Amino acid sequence: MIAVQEALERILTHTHRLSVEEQCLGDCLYQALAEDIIAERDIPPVSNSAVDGYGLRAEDTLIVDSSDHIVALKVVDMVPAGAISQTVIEPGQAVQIMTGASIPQGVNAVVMVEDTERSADMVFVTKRLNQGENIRAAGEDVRQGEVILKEGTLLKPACIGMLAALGKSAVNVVRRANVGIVSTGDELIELGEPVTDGRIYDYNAYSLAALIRKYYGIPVSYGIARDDRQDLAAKISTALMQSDIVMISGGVSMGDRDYVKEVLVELGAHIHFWRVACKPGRPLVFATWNNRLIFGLPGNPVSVMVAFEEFVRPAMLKAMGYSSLQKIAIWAELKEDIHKKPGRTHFMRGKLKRQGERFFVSFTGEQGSGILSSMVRGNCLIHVPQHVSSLSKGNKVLVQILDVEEVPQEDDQSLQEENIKLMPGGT
Ligand SMILES: Nc1nc2c(c(=O)[nH]1)N[C@H]1C(S)=C(S)[C@@H](COP(=O)(O)OP(=O)(O)OC[C@H]3O[C@@H](n4cnc5c(N)ncnc54)[C@H](O)[C@@H]3O)O[C@H]1N2
Ligand code: MOO
Repeated sequence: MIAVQEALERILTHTHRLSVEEQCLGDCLYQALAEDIIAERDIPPVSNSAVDGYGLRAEDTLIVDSSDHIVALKVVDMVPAGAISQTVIEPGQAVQIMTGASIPQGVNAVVMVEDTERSADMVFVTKRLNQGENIRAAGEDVRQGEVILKEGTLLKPACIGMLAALGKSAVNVVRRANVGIVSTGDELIELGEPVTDGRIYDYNAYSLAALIRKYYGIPVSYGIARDDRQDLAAKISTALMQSDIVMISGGVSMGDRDYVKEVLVELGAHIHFWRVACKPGRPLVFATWNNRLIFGLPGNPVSVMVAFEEFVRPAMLKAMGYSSLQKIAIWAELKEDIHKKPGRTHFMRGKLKRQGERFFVSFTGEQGSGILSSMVRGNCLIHVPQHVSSLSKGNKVLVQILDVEEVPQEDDQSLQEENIKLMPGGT
């Protein structure tokens, strides 16, 4: 049996980056960029107004001060966004201008419409302006020639917006991993089939497919292999021909019908390890075949999910060109004691909460590997190190956040005050 860290290192040693594809902008969210993106133009391309108002010469407003002085300027043009005005303003003149419209020659500041009064072709300015006020300079966001996105960057929404701003409709990215799922077991039935005695639905295939999608891979289910060597070999071979990563759920433990390891060897796969010192997830097989990664995941519904998060997810992300492979982990205070046998790292299902400036974590109840509701109720995995046998309430533990959106923020005085301010009638 090997330690969690060693298992992960062996997996990542055998994980190589997938090939590059050209992907259109609408479909490359969270893919890793496979080229440097150099800006071919300035953004914004021309100096433009940040507000709706009047473009003028700041020096014309010098006489506006706290005593009731206002300045009257003659409006000589109107510039909507998208138009380039040919007007050159002279002292005592202004142009009406919209947000985003290009700045005409002679204008060096824009007064907001709220600080003016209009009468026929005259505008009365009630505010003194500084040079450059409310003007967005050409290239203030991006300069032509600048490397704006580096190879390896993950294309988060802001990057997609930036590529569109630069006029890129498609980019070179590392392709997403095709991940095949093979379920095993005579007790399994497909959704929709009648439940006869002792049968259960193949629900691992669904939680695994959802996890693959969550981390931007492409899941393909190859159905249920019966506890039969030929059926298992046929389904795994098909999955191997069509996938970058193959996950087999179940059939990896000590039972007479746990054939996964034998079948993998018969198919010519190289087995790198079987059994990791963790709970859940101990009977985990990792193998490779022609650069394909194969994970034989323990069949219990919690074990498959935890083993995916800890071992498959980092490999899948590395293959897809990600450089940051670890899940976000934070230190939290235990709300109850923990007792365990030393020897295995435990990943316990927990509920993380923020209270003011502190994070607290409690268990989600019964921790058996078959109790999927412990994952449903939880939002994190509590990492209890291999050699630790007990921890007390109040001790700090490392917690991997599974679902950030599900971490409640309670009793937070500052947020509550903020909410009160935002309520109509609030102070
Ligand atoms: N003698 C030993 N027995 C077991 C050991 C051990 O070390 N020695 N390890 C236990 C642990 S820990 C786990 S985890 C399981 C893993 O066993 P397998 O990977 O062989 O999985 P199965 O026996 O096929 O199934 C286990 C359990 O999970 C249910 N299952 C399987 N596939 C699905 C699916 N697609 N959807 C829903 N549920 C599924 C299955 O019905 C079983 O209840 O072995 C222990 N035994
Ligand atoms: O190690 Mo098993 O994966 O606990 O249920």
